[in-house]
Amino acid sequence: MEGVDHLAHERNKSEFDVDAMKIVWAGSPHAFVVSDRISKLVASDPGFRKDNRSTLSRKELFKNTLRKAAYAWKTIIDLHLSEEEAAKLRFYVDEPAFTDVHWGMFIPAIKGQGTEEQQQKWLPLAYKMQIIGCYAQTELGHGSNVQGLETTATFDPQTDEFIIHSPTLTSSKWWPGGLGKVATHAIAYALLIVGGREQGVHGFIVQLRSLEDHSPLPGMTVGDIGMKFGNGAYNAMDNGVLRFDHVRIPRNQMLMRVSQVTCEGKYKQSDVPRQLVYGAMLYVRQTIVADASCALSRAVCIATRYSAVRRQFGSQNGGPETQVIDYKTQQSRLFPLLASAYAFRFVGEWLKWLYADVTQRLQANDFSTLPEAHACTAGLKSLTTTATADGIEECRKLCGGHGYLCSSGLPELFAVYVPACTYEGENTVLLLQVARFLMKTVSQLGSSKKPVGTIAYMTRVEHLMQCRCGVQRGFAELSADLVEAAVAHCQLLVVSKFIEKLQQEIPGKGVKQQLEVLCNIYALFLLHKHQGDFLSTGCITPKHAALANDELRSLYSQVRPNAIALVDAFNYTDHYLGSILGCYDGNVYPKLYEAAWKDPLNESVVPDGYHQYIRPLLKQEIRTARL
Ligand SMILES: CC/C=C\C/C=C\C/C=C\C/C=C\CCC(=O)SCCNC(=O)CCNC(=O)[C@H](O)C(C)(C)COP(=O)(O)OP(=O)(O)OC[C@H]1O[C@@H](n2cnc3c(N)ncnc32)[C@H](O)[C@@H]1OP(=O)(O)O
Ligand SMILES: Cc1cc2nc3c(=O)[nH]c(=O)nc-3n(C[C@H](O)[C@H](O)[C@H](O)COP(=O)(O)OP(=O)(O)OC[C@H]3O[C@@H](n4cnc5c(N)ncnc54)[C@H](O)[C@@H]3O)c2cc1C
Repeated sequence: MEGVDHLAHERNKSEFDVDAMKIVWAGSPHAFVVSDRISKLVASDPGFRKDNRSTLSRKELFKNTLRKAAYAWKTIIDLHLSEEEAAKLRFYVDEPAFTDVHWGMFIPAIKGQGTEEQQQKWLPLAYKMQIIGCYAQTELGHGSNVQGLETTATFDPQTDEFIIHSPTLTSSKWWPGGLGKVATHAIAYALLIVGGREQGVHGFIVQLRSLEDHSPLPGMTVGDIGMKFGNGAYNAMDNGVLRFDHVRIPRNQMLMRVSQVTCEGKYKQSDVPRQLVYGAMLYVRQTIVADASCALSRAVCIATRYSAVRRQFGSQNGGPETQVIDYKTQQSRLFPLLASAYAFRFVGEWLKWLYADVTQRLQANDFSTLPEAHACTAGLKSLTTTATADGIEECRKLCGGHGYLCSSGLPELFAVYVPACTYEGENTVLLLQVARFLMKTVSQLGSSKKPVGTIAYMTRVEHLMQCRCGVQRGFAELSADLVEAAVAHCQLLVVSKFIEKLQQEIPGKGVKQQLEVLCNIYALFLLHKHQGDFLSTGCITPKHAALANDELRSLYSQVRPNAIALVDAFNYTDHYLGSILGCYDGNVYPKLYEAAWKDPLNESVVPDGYHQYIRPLLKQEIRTARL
């Protein structure tokens, strides 16, 4: 029945203060208040409705996304929302759109690679959305290999301009979100050519469309690249294709914080690492780690609540069947994902601090922690997105057949999420960057430069020093193994940041105890999953492995009575979850049944096509081919 909490008996089992855990998950009391208020504002506004998305054509979906983006912007202006509240509103609207790239990449790129003057000119326009930006780096022929990009930016000293050109088909910009139909401007990455010399890839602000009638400017061929994976909401994003035909832009539209071109045509590399050109990717990768904890927690919330509702087998003397959450197999698949959601939340908090710290240091021209920041953002982005994509699929499977319904929310969550393993750096390519960082650290062992920070533990691998010779040859040959070492390094990072979180003051009855259980599940699950490596390297004995397995089962039993409360702590509205299986009151079956009849296919009892195709079949009116 409506209004009845079918999960009340589960919530009554909780052994900790859920409201206190909500604040831990949100990050602070202030963050909780903002998040709670904005999520409820979005959920209560029919203008942000999203339950009909799966029935829309791509053009209807896209137009509806434009409407929502404009409505969200009007809401932000009308309610005088702060930047923090506006970001939360875009998050809870939960629709991939050009605004993600405008706010998530275009603006950070100008802030990180633009001069003070360039920031003063372009950021006010972007913040007021008087221009809409995209991040046009990837091309048809190159995405991972940024230095392989083919778009050219040739300086013309006669006119003090750059000529932006797409010399080959493979140099066509391809994938940039927002580019296909909406963006008026791009940060376009191109190979800089000055005085006939190539100077590597740099960023340029290029206007794409008229601010009067939105028509593409002369020399621009631009459009959408077409439908993407599944029927999911990511088709609301106009990932685009763009070709430049000798487009001229003023010299002051090259982002010149890292390097400059003078009006005389002199190329000047300032004394900052050229990698600052990659700065926007560092920023986005750290936001993606926080997004992973959100996406995984959504899937785990749905699967946990449904696992408590679903009963299958196990009836004794006509009594109720067993809740599937009570099966050890269900717990061994679900609870490590619950622990991972919390683990990624805390490592994401730390990574946000690391990024802010390195940004502050860069402003003082202190580049000492940039390599570590790159390795951490690259590695954790790779680790958390792979685990989250796999985790969302596992949550679908944990929900049996109903997990495959769009009304479960899981197919769309998966379809929207999985490109995170590819965009902002393909996950294996990024792990190779971590491996390169680790091997560089090994090569420096024994020197005066001692490993510090997240690699301090490597002082204990001095014996690896002898493998210093032939590093380059070894690297390529052993890259598959080195990628595994990179994953292990990142897993150590996640566990150590979870442990550090537990060393903080954490208020609320039983809250720290629950987090300790989840931290132990996360760590022991990894030890169990990779026990082959731990055994083969002599790190543990078979007895240790058996003890870890026994302890895991015990820990699952400790989580079981708190599972529903632990996912309630995410404080997601039913609107944001978008899932009948994960609805707060657990009243699943009536909602599933009611939702079925809303499908357009059920608008008529006799389906379109019956009279044309089925009736002739049934009535043998179709001449059957001689068998
Ligand atoms: C719908 C979304 C919702 C929410 C998300 C919210 C916001 C985000 C919005 C949208 C997200 C959606 C789409 C994503 C958009 C994109 O995908 S943008 C394009 C992303 N593309 C990439 O990530 C390309 C990946 N490739 C690279 O980064 C580089 O090519 C490379 C690092 C792989 C290689 O670099 P190279 O310069 O060629 O060579 P290298 O020799 O390997 O490196 C030289 C040295 O530089 C160091 N380094 C490399 N990168 C960085 C960096 N970013 N920062 C600092 N340092 C870096 C490297 O470690 C080497 O150092 P050494 O000391 O070893 O020499
Ligand atoms: C949904 C979505 C949104 C996107 N949005 C944007 C955007 O807004 N702006 C933008 O500029 N780009 C965007 N991209 C593009 C994205 O950044 C690239 O697709 C991504 O960087 C991967 O590059 P690639 O496609 O060249 O992959 P590739 O590098 O071609 O990957 C193919 C395979 O080659 C392997 N590989 C590549 N190099 C090596 C190596 N050195 N060693 C070992 N293996 C290797 C990879 O591991 C992978 O298995 C988007 C992509 C998607 C899917």
